[in-house]
Amino acid sequence: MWGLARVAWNLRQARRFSSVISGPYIVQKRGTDILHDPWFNKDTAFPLTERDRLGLRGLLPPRVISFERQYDRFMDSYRSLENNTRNEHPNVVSLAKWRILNRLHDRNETLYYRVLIDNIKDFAPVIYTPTVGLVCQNYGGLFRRPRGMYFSAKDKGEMKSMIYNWPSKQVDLIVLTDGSRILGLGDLGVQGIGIPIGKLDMYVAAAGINPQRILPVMLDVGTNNPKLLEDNLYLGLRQPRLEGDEYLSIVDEFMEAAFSRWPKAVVQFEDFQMKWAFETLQRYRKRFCMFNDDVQGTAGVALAGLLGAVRAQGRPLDDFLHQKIVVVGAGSAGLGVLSTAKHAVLRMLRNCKNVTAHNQFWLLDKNGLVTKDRADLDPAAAPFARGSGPGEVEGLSEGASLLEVVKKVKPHVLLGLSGVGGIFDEQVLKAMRESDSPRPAIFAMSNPTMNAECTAADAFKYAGENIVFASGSPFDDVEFGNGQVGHVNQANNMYLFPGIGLGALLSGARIISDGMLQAAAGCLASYITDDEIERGIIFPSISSIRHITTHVGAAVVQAAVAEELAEGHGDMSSKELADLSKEETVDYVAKNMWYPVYSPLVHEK
Ligand SMILES: NC(=O)C1=CN([C@@H]2O[C@H](COP(=O)(O)OP(=O)(O)OC[C@H]3O[C@@H](n4cnc5c(N)ncnc54)[C@H](O)[C@@H]3O)[C@@H](O)[C@H]2O)C=CC1
Ligand SMILES: CC(=O)C(=O)O
Ligand SMILES: [Mg+2]
Repeated sequence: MWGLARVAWNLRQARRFSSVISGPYIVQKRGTDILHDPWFNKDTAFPLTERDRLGLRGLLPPRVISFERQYDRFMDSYRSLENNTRNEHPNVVSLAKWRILNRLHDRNETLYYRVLIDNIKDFAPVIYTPTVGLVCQNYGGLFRRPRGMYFSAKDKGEMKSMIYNWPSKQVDLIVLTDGSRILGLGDLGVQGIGIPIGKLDMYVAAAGINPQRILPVMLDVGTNNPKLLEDNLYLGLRQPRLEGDEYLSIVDEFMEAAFSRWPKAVVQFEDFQMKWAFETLQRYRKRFCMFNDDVQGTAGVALAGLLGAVRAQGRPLDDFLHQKIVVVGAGSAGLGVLSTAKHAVLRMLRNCKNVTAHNQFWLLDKNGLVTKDRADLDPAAAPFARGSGPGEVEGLSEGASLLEVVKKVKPHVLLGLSGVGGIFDEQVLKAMRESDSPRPAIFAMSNPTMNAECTAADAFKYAGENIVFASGSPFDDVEFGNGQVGHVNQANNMYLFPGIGLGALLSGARIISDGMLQAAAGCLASYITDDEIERGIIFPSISSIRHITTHVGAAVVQAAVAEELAEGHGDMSSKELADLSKEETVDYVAKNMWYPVYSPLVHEK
C-alpha cells in the first residue's frame, strides 16, 4: 500500500503537473489559500521545505506529521465515534459518520480518498447507499458548502459560459441527476445532488478516476414534492418540474455545454424518473459518450446475478433459458433488467438449436401482474406482458397479486426493483419454498435499506436456508445458529458503473454501445469462482472493488476496440490500443488509475 511503486507514481504525477505549470512551483497558490484548497492541503504533513517556500511557516503547528500517522489519527477518531454513539438511533449514527467523512472530504481530499479506498467496505455504506439517501433527505439542514455544479431552469441560455466557472481544466467523468427519483425515495429535487457526489466517490475509490477530474451535476428543473416546495430550508427552485420540450431543452443545453468544454468526458445519467431516463438515453446515446446507470448498469449487474443463480443450482449457463424469473417493478431499472435478460436469452438461443423461445419472465408493477389485457399498457413494458393460451400459467390474469404469481409460477428467481420496502413479506417468501429451483434466488434490489423488498434475515428465515440472496443495500450475513451462515450478496450497480465509465474513458470511445455494456456484465459474471458460487456468493466482496473494476474497465476497452469505437486516450492511440493483448489491456487500465498520495508541491532546488 505504502510501497515504492506508489512513490514512483507520485513523482511521475508531479512531473506531469510541473509540465503544465511553469516555474519552480507546482502549485500557484500560497499560504492559507493552499490550506483551504482540499486538493493541495496536506494539513500537518507539509514538509519544512514546502512550508518555507509556499508561505506556510507559522500557519501550522511546528511538528510535521506523516501521512500514515494522519491516516491512523483519522481512523482512531472514526472508531471512537463508533464506540461513543453505540446507543444512539441508527440514523443519528449514520449522519455522524457521514459528517466526519464529509468534513475530511472538504479539508483534505488526498487523505479522504486514502481512507475511503482502504476501508471501502466500512465506508461505502456511509458515502453511498444507504446513508446517502438519508443525506439527500436532510440536505437542506446538512448543507455547509457546495460541491459540484448546479444548472437550473433559470440558467437557460447561460450554460455554455457557466460551465467555465468550474475550476478544473479537465473533466473526465460527470454524473448528472435531475433529482426526480432518488433511490426509492422519490422526487427530492435539488437535494438529490448527494447521489452524483456519492457515485463519483465510488468512481474515485473503485475506478481510480482522478478526483480533480470529476464533476457532480444537479439539473434543477423544479420539484413536484409538495413538502420540499413548502420547506424553508429547501435550496432548489420553488416551482413545479418543467415538462416536455421545456425540460428537454434544459438537458440538451447542459449536454452541449459540457461536451463543448470537455469533448472526451463520459456522462452518467443517474436517478431520473423513468420517462426521462428512457427518453434521454435514446436521445443522447448515439451522439455523446453517455449511459444511464439505473437502466444499463443495473441491468448488467442483475444479469450477472441471474447467471450466478443458474450456476448456484449446479446447472450449465444455458439453463438460463429454462429459468422462470419474476420481476417486481416495471420502472427504469426493472425494464432495463428485463430487456438485457431477454437479449441474453436471444444470444443463447442462437447457439442452442433445439430450444424454442418462450416467455420466461413475469413482470409486476403497482397494479400487479402486467398482461396484454391491461388497458393502458406501457409500450416499454409491453414486450414482457403475459398473454393467454399455451405457455401461460393457468389462473393468472391481469393484475394478479405477487403472492398469486409466486404460488402459481414457482419461479427460480424473485427479483425486486419496486422501491417498496417489505413487499416480499412472510407469505411471499414462504411461497418461494415451493420454487421449481433446488436453490431459489431472491434479489431485493431496491434502495436504500428501508426500501428493500425484504431483509436478509427474513429471506433466509421464511424462504429457507438454501436460497441465494442479494440486496441493493448491504445487510450483514445471517447466522443460522448451527454454525452455518447465509451469505448476503450486494447486487448493486456499483459493480459495473465505475468500470463502464473507466473503460469508455480509457478507450476514448465515441459512444457506449450495447457490446461494451455486455462485455462489462460478462466480465462481472465470470469473476466469481465455482467454489464461491457453491457457497452462495454470486457477487464479489466490495473490498475487491478496485480489482473487479480494473477487469471490467479492460473488458469495456477491448469491446470498444473490437467495435472500432475507440479513438484512443492521452498518449495511447487507437492503433496502440488495438495491439494490446487482454493482459496488457488490464495493465494499461491499472496503470491509469489514480491513487492518493501526497505529491510534492515544489520542485527540488
Ligand atoms: N440495486 C441497484 O443497483 C439498483 C436499485 N434500484 C432501485 O430500484 C428501485 C426502483 O427504481 P426505478 O425502476 O428507477 O423506479 P421507478 O419509479 O421507475 O419504478 C418503480 C416501479 O415499481 C412499481 N411498483 C410500485 N409499487 C409497487 C408494488 N407495490 N408492487 C409492485 N410494483 C410496484 C411501479 O409501478 C414502477 O413500475 C429504487 O428503489 C432504486 O433504488 C435502481 C437502480 C439500481
Ligand atoms: C443503486 C442505484 O443506482 C439506485 O438505487 O438508484
Ligand atoms: Mg441510481
